Amino acid sequence: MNILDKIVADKRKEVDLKKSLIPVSQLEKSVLMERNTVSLASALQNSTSGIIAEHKRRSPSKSVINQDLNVQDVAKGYESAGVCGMSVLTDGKYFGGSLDDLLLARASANIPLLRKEFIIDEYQILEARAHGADVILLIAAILNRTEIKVLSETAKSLGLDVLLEVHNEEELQKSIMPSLDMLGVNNRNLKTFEVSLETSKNLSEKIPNDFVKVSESGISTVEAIKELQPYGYQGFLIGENFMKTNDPGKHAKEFISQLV
Ligand SMILES: O=C(O)c1ccccc1NCC(=O)[C@H](O)[C@H](O)COP(=O)(O)O
Repeated sequence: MNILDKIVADKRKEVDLKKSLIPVSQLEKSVLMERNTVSLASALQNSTSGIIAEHKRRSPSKSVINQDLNVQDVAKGYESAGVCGMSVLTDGKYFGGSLDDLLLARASANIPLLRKEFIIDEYQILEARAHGADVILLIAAILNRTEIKVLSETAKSLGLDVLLEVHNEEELQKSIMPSLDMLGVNNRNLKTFEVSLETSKNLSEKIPNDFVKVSESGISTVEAIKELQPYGYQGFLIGENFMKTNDPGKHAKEFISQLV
């Protein structure tokens, strides 16, 4: 079983359990359901840096990245650095995140927030909205076309942007539809965990111009971003490179200062 299969199998059990404990009616009562969401896609289109900075404590590819920071400080740091948005990993078992992290990031910073999660059920989209997200991630490798359509349309009906992530051309071709805002190319091979910016470069011309292009994973230098920009990428999702430092916001600021 590959890592994504394992994560998804665990996620199905987790979502079933949560649905039995916290009904949809309770999520719908969150005051955050009334909040006006902010578009990450628009923020990226109007930016010269396009940084989406991630809160990531650990991962299957790196085990521990940083367990010493608190999400409020990270969110405030990213906001003052001028990032376009923040990605908050909410998976507990593999990434050490939680929905509380999303809630605390929401309370700490006024920037678009992406719920970074393995979404397989509409319930998780409502959870995202109720905990302050502006954007959800859908991963083409774990969903079929019908599921992508249903989940993305649910997100749009709740005022959320949708970032659809692909690893190859097959995933891209099965996924293209109008209910997506951004197409993310993940540079990490989930079988070997190797990262290669060539994945983003090779897929770029296959992505229709209607979508904001985002390059994800393994971006550790300003030069890498400058290399990807001519391929039409306007968004750059960076996790480990910022989170491995003791001040991710400061590091993000240094990056951005070299891109504006
Ligand atoms: O990061 C992993 O090891 C990983 C393993 C399996 C599924 C997803 C994984 N990462 C999620 C992400 O998409 C990254 O956290 C994000 O793109 C940032 O990547 P990086 O800048 O390389 O930390």
